[in-house]
Amino acid sequence: MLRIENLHARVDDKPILKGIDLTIKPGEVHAIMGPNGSGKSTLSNVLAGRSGYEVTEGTVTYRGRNLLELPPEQRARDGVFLAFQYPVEIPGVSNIYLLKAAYNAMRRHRGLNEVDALDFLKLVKEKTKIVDLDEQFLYRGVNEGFSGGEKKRNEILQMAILEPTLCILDETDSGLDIDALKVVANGVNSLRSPDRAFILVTHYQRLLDYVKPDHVHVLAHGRIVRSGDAGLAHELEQKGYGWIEAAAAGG
Ligand SMILES: Nc1ncnc2c1ncn2[C@@H]1O[C@H](COP(=O)(O)OP(=O)(O)OP(=O)(O)O)[C@@H](O)[C@H]1O
Repeated sequence: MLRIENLHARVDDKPILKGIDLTIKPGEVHAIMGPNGSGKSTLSNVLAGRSGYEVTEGTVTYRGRNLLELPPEQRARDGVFLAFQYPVEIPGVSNIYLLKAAYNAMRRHRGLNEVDALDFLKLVKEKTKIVDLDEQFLYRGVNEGFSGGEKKRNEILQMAILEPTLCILDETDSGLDIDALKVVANGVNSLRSPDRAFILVTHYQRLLDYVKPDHVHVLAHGRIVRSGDAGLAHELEQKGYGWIEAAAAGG
């Protein structure tokens, strides 16, 4: 589904990603961990096509196409979804308006009819239950005045409605209380399917107690320096990152 080869990217002339290789198959969940500043968000943003990043080398192939040549909105319509580390507020645009516009844009792209307001309301009410968000959040400005946890739930609501193919969650678990963490994890688990893949950027093993990853990767200094199974996350929890960084530098 996704093949990243020798990906290099920089921000403001500063090299951040320095040769990422990663292959993700449909149905898989890959966790990406790593020290602060190692490039995890940069990788997520480059895949989603966020502006401000310059890819200087390497390729990204998504479902057989060169992902990097597509504008961000095209990537989104093709099923790439990024749940932001810091979800943005859009005052004056109601949550339900944005959700409906995005949902119908995705349907048009797939050659389907747009849904009307009533049918969409039915769908969205169904999905709010998955994330345990009160319906009043649908009528507020997007993320406007939402608490940190509510914003993260709202990201999962967007994901549940858009049903993307490649879901990238950038620290969606940070700042969540234990109940919200379970809600977010349930949202991810309810969307797991053989034709959908996840990249979970996280600092915490605890998310991975609820969402079992197929692969865990450690990103350090812009490279994946270690990959393993779920056991690697437990090892990191106990030992930190120093030993892997030292081994990578030595090798
Ligand atoms: N717009 C920018 N301008 C300058 N430097 C940037 C910019 N965006 C990212 N960087 C730098 O790129 C490096 C990688 O940042 P990134 O956010 O990808 O790391 P991260 O692994 O997600 O970190 P964290 O775990 O702290 O969220 C950092 O040193 C950061 O300061």
